[in-house]
Amino acid sequence: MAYFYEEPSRTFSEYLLIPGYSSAECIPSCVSLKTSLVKYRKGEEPALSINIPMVSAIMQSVSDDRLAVALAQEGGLSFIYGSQTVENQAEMIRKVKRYRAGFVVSDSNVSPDMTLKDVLDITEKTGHSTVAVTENGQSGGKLLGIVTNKDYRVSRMSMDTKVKDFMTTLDHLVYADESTTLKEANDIIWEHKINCLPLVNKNQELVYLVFRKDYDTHKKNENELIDQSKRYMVGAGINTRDYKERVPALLEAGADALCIDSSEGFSEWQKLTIDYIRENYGDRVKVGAGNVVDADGFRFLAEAGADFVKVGIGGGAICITREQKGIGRGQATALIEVAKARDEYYKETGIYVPICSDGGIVHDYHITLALAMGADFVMLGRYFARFDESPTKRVNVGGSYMKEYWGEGSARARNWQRYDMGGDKKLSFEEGVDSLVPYAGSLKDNVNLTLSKVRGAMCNCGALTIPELQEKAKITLVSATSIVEGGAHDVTLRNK
Ligand SMILES: NC(=O)c1ccc[n+]([C@@H]2O[C@H](COP(=O)([O-])OP(=O)(O)OC[C@H]3O[C@@H](n4cnc5c(N)ncnc54)[C@H](O)[C@@H]3O)[C@@H](O)[C@H]2O)c1
Repeated sequence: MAYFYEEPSRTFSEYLLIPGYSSAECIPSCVSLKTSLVKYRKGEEPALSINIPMVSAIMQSVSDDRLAVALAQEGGLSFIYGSQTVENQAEMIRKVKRYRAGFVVSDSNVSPDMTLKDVLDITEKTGHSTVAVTENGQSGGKLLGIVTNKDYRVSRMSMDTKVKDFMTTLDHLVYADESTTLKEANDIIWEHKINCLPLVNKNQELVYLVFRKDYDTHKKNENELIDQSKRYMVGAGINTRDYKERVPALLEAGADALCIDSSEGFSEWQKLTIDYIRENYGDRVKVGAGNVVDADGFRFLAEAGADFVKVGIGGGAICITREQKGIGRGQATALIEVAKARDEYYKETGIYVPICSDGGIVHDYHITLALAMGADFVMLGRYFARFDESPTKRVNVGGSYMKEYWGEGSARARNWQRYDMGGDKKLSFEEGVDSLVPYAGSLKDNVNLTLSKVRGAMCNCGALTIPELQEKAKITLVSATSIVEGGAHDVTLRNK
């Protein structure tokens, strides 16, 4: 007979934290959010930690090299999506590793024969007002000029006007050699009263742009996540099929950690993948596995040698696995059970295996709850998809800016052809949707705001570290009416 759970599975919104005693030292600026990324033995330090408990989801619409850099600057880690060719994924890893703070690879480029309409379309899409004009319209092409909003007047000019007729040409531009340091670039910017300095190589091809406003930001990122060579750290998603080609290429490119990306991790495929990594690289290559939603799944992956275990099936905003296959579990319940299994495993073996709560985070406080319930860090998709740095298009819908966001189980993501579901492709079904999320600005501003709430709540619980929160947190279930009580109620909201 089938096994029946006695309690329903629950979501984060059904829980709240009860404050504990906070001493006078317990203030947000004293909170450390540093957390272990990979397993370690009792009494030892983990080989890899992250400075904030946030990683970005292994998704085409979330984690590319640009988002990875922005998140590493704040202390978190991105897992670059694996639903692309091995070469492309490895190149994204290389880009993060090569990244020099303050040196921007232009994402808004046109050729001289393109039009004002093209310029406006590009600035709308990227949100950047400086457009490089290169011979081939690509970022590494021969630099011919720059277009900014000072070069055109939309009300007076025809949309067909060619870029070459209104751009600021190279002979009127200040530019410098690619070897210029950030400090030197900044001095040139001030000396010439310009906003942007293009850096070119000896063939006059555009390599970087340096912006005046970026200098202060890049001088100091106290929390940034860097490796021993001071390069930003970056993770990569892998799958259980082509790992023999993908893993060596990603490691060669410089990936700091890997994570097997699957909706369902309690499977022999994951063990075979971890076995391959251990046989070929021993313990020095770190690999997370998942996703699981119960103690059995956790133990299987921990025993298979996973460095961390990812928890969550069907809780993602774009995920419809529960509707399509009837597989999944409320995220809070899944996490609570896996955290308990992790603690038991630690007691038994002396090995602490970090767990990552993946999916189901809707409000910032859900992050605090996930940590209090035993997660060491959380993986977020929708959250990061809303920011400037995510890879997707920003679109205007009815006067509001939105960003595209689609699931890895959607037809849109699967189109790159990793999927071989066996037999006729038409028979496969989708486990994710294609959607839009409200555009929310920069990653830095949002992450800082979110984490200030996490730190504040931790202080309310009398905790200055994540392990302390896990030990001290008092968590209560809430009734449906107390959820209503928790929002604004019995008032007429203004500015709505
Ligand atoms: N977390 C979630 O709730 C959730 C839900 C749906 C989809 N997703 C995402 O969608 C993407 C796809 O997930 P998925 O579970 O469909 O991918 P998957 O590749 O893990 O599994 C797809 C199918 O292929 C089979 N398979 C795996 N390795 C194989 C091998 N070597 N040979 C033969 N068959 C093999 C699996 O058993 C499964 O039936 C991932 O990015 C995943 O994270 C996540």
